[in-house]
Amino acid sequence: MCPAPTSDAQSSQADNATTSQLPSFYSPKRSENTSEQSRDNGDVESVDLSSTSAQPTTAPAITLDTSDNLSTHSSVPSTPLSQPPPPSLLSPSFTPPQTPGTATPSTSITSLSLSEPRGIPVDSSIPTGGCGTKKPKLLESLPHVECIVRARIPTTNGAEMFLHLYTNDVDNKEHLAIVFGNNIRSESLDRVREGETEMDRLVRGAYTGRLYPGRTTSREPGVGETKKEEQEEKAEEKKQVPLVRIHSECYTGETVWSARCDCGEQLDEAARLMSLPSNTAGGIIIYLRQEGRGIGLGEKLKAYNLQDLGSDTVEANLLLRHPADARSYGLATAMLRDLGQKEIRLLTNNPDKIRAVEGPNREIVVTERVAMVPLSWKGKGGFRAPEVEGYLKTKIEKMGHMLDMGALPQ
Ligand SMILES: Nc1nc2c(ncn2[C@@H]2O[C@H](COP(=O)(O)OP(=O)(O)OP(=O)(O)O)[C@@H](O)[C@H]2O)c(=O)[nH]1
Repeated sequence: MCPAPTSDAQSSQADNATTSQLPSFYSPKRSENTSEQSRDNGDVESVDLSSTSAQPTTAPAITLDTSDNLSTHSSVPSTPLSQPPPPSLLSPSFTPPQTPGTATPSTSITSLSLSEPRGIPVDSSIPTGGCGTKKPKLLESLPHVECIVRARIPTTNGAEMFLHLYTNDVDNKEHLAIVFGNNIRSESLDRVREGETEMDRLVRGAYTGRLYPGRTTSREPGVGETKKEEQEEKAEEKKQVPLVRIHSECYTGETVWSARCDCGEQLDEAARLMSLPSNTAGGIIIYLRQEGRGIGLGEKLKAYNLQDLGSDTVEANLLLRHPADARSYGLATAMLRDLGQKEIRLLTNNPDKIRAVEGPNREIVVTERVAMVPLSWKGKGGFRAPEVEGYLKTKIEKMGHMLDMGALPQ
């Protein structure tokens, strides 16, 4: 049995007041698709979305949904907003409920640092673990990935991150890892390459510490001589489970301000949460070049036209003879392993993503799901448009996303 999906938007009510003063993570133009943008032929595995994912041989009959009253269409039971907080003052991350993933814990604001993301413990190894029950189709083993270069990126909101660029053996796209924090390192980047000089290592980003004019060695001077307390502190930080977002490329939502989806907002919000000073565990955004849920930009634009003609996002994909979701996550799993991760806290509403990113042999374990509630639902800015509301409604009703449409403000 699938657990009752979580009413994530409720938890947002409590933190409305806490985050409005915090800097928002705006970046004017973040994405540039340098790779193929048409069919995503490299994807060899995909998430099975049961009836909606089968590649149709004929175009399916569609029923147009002309309802505007989105709140009446939630497939997710909504829990009363007036529910009192539990007596515990601990973060819900550390107090798993009896049945993981079936409720969004509500916690006293005063017990949390401002805007600390709150997660719900999940366990994909049990049917009631809060990750749905669908089995993703996965490759038997993980693809091979290699980080070929990384660079420090100071961002427009003052936070800093390291952009890691990966190659792999299943497609020819440049998939990326956006890493927040200083303790997450790529094993393949750090590996010594035959015949390379110290300058080669500096230029491809395989250095410790920071670069500065005149630096000549890739190892930070003084490394190995750090104080015992500093080493212990670093080891402690490494043990913490980082916040992770697996993001799929969306040129329209991230670059040309589309209000058809919340992809740009989600990317900004993930970066903001990961760069909060309270997030000492660090964070990783795996940025996969699987535009349009894997169908490519050209096909996604056709899908938009079908949506303007009355189809929802799933129907439009099927009418174009694509699966509802043609994405795969094996590269994300392999990149996370390369970045030294075995356990993660995943920012998502998508139960299929949780199972898929864990890999064929649970190479990664998702210990917690952190909901991505649209900012406008939480009264924290964001934007509203009939298109994005239809998009979210379809995700909830047809793709099992764990969001409560009943919490959508009228
Ligand atoms: N085919 C298609 N793809 C879309 C449409 N709108 C957005 N997308 C793509 O959907 C993907 C965004 O999905 P994500 O935000 O990664 O994640 P998700 O699986 O929906 O779930 P969350 O993790 O909860 O956000 C990107 O690749 C977008 O380009 C659409 O109308 N049609």
